Amino acid sequence: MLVGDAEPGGIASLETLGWSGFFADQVVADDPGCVPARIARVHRTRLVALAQAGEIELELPNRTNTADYAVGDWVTVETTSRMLVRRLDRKTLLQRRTEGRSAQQLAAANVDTLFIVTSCNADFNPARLERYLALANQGDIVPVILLTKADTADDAETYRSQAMTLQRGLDVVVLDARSGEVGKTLAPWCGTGATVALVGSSGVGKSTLVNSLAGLERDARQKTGGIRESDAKGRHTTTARSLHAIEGGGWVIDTPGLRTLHVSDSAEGIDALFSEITDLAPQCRFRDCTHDHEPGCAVQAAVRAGTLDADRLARWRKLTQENRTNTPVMVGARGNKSRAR
Ligand SMILES: Nc1nc2c(ncn2[C@@H]2O[C@H](COP(=O)(O)OP(=O)(O)OP(=O)(O)O)[C@@H](O)[C@H]2O)c(=O)[nH]1
Ligand SMILES: [Zn+2]
Repeated sequence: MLVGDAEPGGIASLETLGWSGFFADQVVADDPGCVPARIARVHRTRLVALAQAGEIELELPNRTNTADYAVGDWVTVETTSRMLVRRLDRKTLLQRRTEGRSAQQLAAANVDTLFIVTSCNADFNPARLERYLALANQGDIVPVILLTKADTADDAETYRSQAMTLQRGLDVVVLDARSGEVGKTLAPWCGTGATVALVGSSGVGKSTLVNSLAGLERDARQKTGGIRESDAKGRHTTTARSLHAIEGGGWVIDTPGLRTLHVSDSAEGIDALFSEITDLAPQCRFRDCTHDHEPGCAVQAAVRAGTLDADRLARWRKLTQENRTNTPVMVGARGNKSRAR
């Protein structure tokens, strides 16, 4: 079967897969005989993509480093050979820094909305949510906070109002991740072609949400969600699917890398997140005011006046410092300048 041929079980249109003018503009003068495909799984030595015709395993040119590709990437593929030709520029990119290494690990590409998942219980932690918000802002991705386990909490609304103070205009959704209503509740962010990703601590309900969105029962997911593969040494491993179709439209990306994101290179994202502090800074006497001990500090004045929460200022300081120590030198703002091939 040629990659370009439609087949039953294929995808209705490229738009359904998330294709848009942003990507189409990049292939206007592209070589004939190529079709676009979207990366669905990244392995150490293999890439699996979804083309309009269905799932394909890509042939890779010599010296391809699969770590340069992220789930959600758009690539062009030569139809007859299934050879990967090139990657298209990314609309958005989420990357993670691996502990003790300076290189970034790509977690997901071309995500429109980041669902930041926490539950209405002790997991709720403003500082951690702010880290995820900074990452989303930095990557030009719309953040939405999902508060799960509303069914087990008497004070779900208290959590909602707390979450809403974390960033201006932030959408916060309170829900039971196991409910049949999840698809309907999250439909505004999951239209045809939309791509969402989930982040959050262990046990907050990410897998449950993916199952609910993809319309899979737990048993069905265990049957279809894990794929047995042999690695280079012939060992059998079960690899989780990473790009799931959402019932009713859209795609949800769920990769192990996304589950352990750290903040780095998020200075602009942090500014957007703490806009009430950023907005006051020009009124400080010193241009490089750290809002700590300086005289004439408008931010400290707001804390004294009770219009700015002192804890929030402390979290801003911690996150800003952490970002400064973590930020590596070479990262593209929109993800197109990352490591050269
Ligand atoms: N009552 C209730 N239970 C939930 C809800 N969301 C998740 N759970 C339960 O919480 C447990 C953990 O949910 P998971 O979906 O596995 O959590 P996860 O975020 O995927 O966890 P990791 O795989 O460790 O990252 C499961 O037993 C779920 O059934 C919810 O909204 N309400
Ligand atoms: Zn100041």
